[in-house]
Amino acid sequence: MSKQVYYRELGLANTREMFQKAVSGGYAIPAYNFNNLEQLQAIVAACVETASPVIVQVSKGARNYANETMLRYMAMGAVKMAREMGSQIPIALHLDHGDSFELCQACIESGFSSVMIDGSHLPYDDNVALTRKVVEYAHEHDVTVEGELGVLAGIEDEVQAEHSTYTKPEEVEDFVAKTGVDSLAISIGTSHGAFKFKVKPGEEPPPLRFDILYEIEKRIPGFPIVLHGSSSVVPEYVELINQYGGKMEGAVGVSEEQLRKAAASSVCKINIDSDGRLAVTAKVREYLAQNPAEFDPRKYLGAARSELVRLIKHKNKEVLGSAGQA
Ligand SMILES: O=C(CO)COP(=O)(O)O
Ligand SMILES: O=C[C@H](O)COP(=O)(O)O
Ligand SMILES: [Zn+2]
Ligand SMILES: [Zn+2]
Repeated sequence: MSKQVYYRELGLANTREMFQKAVSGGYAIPAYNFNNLEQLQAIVAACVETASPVIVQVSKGARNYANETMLRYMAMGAVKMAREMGSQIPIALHLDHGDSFELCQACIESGFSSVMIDGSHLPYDDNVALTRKVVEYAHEHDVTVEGELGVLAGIEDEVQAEHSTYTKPEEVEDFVAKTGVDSLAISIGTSHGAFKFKVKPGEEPPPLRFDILYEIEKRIPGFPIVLHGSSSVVPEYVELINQYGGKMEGAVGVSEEQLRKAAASSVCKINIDSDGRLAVTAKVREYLAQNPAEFDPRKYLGAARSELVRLIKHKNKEVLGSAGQA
């Protein structure tokens, strides 16, 4: 059946078992993006301390920034670090927003245990065909695949209501059956980045479209659902950034309450990148403002890394519910 399973040599796990447990347990697996050493150290330390399964994910941007070979060996190092800490938490290495069969294939052959093929911008039948092709190849190597239906809206797209970008519940059964994907990313109002909603000062952002999520759940009961764009855009970080010379007025994200509600449903993977970026920027700005003579990067990056550990522990324990589940 299986051809070579490359990721086993790196000590990684695919997402199949993680998702089964998360869906039945009413929690979500955190998927944290990483581009550098300090981020990955913080993810491992925090997930080991909270005994949380974890997905570490790499975007195309991360591959360009850090070098794909370097990232792969960093992930292997992350597994070794966790084991040396005496922890057996499952760690998956996932390609975030893969945009071609060739990229997914290259990642599978270089040790990724999970890939996303994001055909959500394509016409439906093309999305099905591309996703199906990736699934066939990935499953030969016991790699799990995330597909996507519906387009994550930017704040500007949201206002042009002629064609809704939300996932159409009536398409999900057909998509899952035809492609054989292991999980499905959907669009219910989240978006990437630090400016997710346009709100006036003091106003709450609009709630996510739980009606669409529950309709999808009804059609594919127990099937693992993924939420992208799920940073809370932690207000304390935005305030620190603005206090120390930054300019991020109006930055706003998805509330923790909404994420808790999502994690309790069949949403079993929650993607968080921006909150980590904000934590690092806030702490580096603060550190350098308070220590103007310091020039050792270990000092300000160390401060940033400590904050990342705190943030990730908080997410695992208080928001996603993945703490203690490994
Ligand atoms: O979806 C994401 C990565 O794929 C990250 O979303 P955020 O920008 O909300 O952190
Ligand atoms: O979905 C996007 C992720 O946050 C990765 O972003 P990036 O492409 O800037 O690395
Ligand atoms: Zn997408
Ligand atoms: Zn995303």
